[in-house]
Amino acid sequence: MGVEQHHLDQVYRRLEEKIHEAEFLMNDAAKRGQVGTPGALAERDAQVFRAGIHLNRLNNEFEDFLFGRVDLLRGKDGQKGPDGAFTSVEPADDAIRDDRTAEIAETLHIGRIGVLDSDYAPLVIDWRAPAAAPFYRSTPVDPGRVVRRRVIRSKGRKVLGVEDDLMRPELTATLDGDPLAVIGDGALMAALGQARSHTMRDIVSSIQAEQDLVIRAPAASVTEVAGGPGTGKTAVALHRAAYLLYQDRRRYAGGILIVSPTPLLVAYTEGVLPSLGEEGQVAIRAVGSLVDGAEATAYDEPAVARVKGSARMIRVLRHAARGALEGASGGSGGTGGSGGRSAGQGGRQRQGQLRDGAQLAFGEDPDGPDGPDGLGGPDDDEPARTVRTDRLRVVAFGRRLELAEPELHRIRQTVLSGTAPVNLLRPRARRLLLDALWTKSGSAGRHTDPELAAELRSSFDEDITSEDDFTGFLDAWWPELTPRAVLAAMGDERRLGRWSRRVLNQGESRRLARSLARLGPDGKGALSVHDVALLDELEMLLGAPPRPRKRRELDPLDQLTGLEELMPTREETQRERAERLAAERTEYAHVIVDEAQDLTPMQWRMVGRRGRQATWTVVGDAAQSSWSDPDEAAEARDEALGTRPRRRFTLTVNYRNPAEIAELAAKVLHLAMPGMESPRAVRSTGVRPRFAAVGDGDLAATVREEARRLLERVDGTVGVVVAMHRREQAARWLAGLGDRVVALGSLEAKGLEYDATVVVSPADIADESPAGLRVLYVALTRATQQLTVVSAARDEPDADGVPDLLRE
Ligand SMILES: Nc1ncnc2c1ncn2[C@@H]1O[C@H](COP(=O)(O)OP(=O)(O)OP(=O)(O)O)[C@@H](O)[C@H]1O
Repeated sequence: MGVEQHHLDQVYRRLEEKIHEAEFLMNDAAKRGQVGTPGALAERDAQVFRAGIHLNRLNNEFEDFLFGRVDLLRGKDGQKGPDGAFTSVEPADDAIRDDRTAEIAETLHIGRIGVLDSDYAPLVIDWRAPAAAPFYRSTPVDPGRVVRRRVIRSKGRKVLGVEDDLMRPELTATLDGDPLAVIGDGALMAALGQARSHTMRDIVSSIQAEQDLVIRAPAASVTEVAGGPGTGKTAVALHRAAYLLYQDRRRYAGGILIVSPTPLLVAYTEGVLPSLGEEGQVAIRAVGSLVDGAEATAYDEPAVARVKGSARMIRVLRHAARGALEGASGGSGGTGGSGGRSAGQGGRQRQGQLRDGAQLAFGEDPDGPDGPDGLGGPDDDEPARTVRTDRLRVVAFGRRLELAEPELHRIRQTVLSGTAPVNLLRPRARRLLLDALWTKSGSAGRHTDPELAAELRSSFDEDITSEDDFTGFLDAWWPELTPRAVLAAMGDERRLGRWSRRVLNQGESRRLARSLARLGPDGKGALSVHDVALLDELEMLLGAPPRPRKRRELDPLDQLTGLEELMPTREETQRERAERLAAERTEYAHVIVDEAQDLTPMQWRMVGRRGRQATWTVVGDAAQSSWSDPDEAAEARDEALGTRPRRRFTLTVNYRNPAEIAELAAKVLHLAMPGMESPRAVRSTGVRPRFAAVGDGDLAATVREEARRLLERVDGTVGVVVAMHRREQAARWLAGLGDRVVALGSLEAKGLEYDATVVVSPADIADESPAGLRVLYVALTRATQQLTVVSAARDEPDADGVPDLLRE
């Protein structure tokens, strides 16, 4: 341990030097009134420079800046890589003597960021560098040059302990003439046994070989990762983001998007990348927050979610996007909107009474014209006034002209027969209105000279378009539609019935309308997670007004002009940065989808739009899918990922659940996906799952008592997983038990883990949706130590309290 302490001291001394250097550089640049240029620092110096910058944070927030070491035999060749380490993976033929003794030729320390000493010799190798790969890849079966692999536990500047694994136990190796010591009994098990908190830890010191292959897979095209619960898919996805940035920072300056199923999982995983020394360029977003300005957390009931997620919605939305204008046509009043901007007029909000009595306000945007969703909106506060849209009356050249409803209808149909987004068709509609009025005016034949005729026509147009009656009519008759407004319009059962004819059945259409009616007539109500994908689709169908272009995010290492931003004076939080990046970007260079099995076809389309030019990493487990139609989702997924070549990996080891819990969960897997294999659990605790059965009346008291019991038995967190409809109830049951325990709806438990869990009424969870058994499988695989299953009457528990679903 003393050896490692000595090394760590050296590392910190070097980092301090680099901080001083960085400060000097900054001051110097400021003094000379100029700043650095791209490439002013050599790449490797820049790395050390960055290490200096991050030192304080890593030091304060994360326990182990330096976490690993490998002792290596001499390699086949004598070449050194850019990180200063020898490149050969295999030992030289004579590295091992006949009597099975060997000398350690090279020792490398691995850490979160690379640090070079003043001679450019590696003091710490970045965990993502090629030279660090043997630390992760080496196994006793295939050890390569590694003799001893050491995990170092340190806190700040202090080494707390070390754990060694011998990769070549048959060798007697010496280091500088002394025998190689072996300390501790395995770092992985120590890591897995630790209590869980409400945030995920990185696994950088114990990445396993099969995981390392995924993390370091070439970025090209699509990397698909399958694996059961607890195999480290989420962890691997996050480490892969950090790895890709390390590999090709310039390329990924285009941004990496990580799509997560729930805000809870976003919050749970948010700290991992900073702990790996990466803060920028990566946006972790919940699938309900992918459209700017939307922060959807509400869940639809399963029957509604099935409709909203289905690819059939594409057709319904197409009809709605065009049909929404019909609310504005005919009748004695129109549905006014904020349009007019494309016609060069200031937007003016108008409201009108629809013929069927429904009141609607299109074009309204809760955030104003430049609000976060950027979809346009009113830009003045003029009081609403009613405009008739069943006829157009204007005065031109001193004559009164009128277009009646049938003519207006015909013009609208002609314009809508084009394929362009509805909002972008407005200028064409305007032109056709003017043509029709021109014809009506009888002025067309007045001049035979084409030049004079054109002049006349142009002054006619000018005459009309400067009239309030005309612009007002156009705004009301062809308002600029916003996605929210159209979605809200779909809350009208009669209208939605028309738009969904021959696509949805009557029951589906009615349920959908009722759900969307909650958005209210102005569309400002709370969105559900599934609504967000519909908004995104509508944005495409309607055509958004062009957004102001924002400056592209600069990579600090490419552009040292922003040196002061690097200094740890005011650190932007991960969330702030993600939000800023998100506001500036709609497409990314790499997209990582976590829990990919849960994306609905509509969500795949939304995610696909954000990565049209991207490379992808897609991780998931079909057995945990809460989507009811896997074939339909697979089709949408293929469309999003395109024809890019795919590289597939499978993770096989369950690091989360002890064997006792994994065994129980496997019974449900067998029912949900017959023939599918469970991942192999690496450890066992000797504690079997506990069963408690109650009558429905006693459920609250029993769940509370079981949660309390588990809180006494574990140091970390306890999760109580219930069917979605019991979420709020369950939170009340647990009131006063403290913040180590949380209540979760089954769909919210996705990806999370707790020291112990209480799963309440398996049958209730399984019966909640067509994918219920798979959702139950997710619920049963959240605990790292202990599991209690509470059964109610509908679970038909046996004498031992074991519910029907979990018996042999
Ligand atoms: N190599 C490793 N070393 C230490 N811990 C690990 C390792 N791999 C995974 N783990 C731990 O195992 C747990 C499960 O990992 P993770 O959540 O990434 O799995 P998952 O495959 O995404 O699971 P699920 O599909 O259930 O969401 C986490 O606590 C993670 O830190």
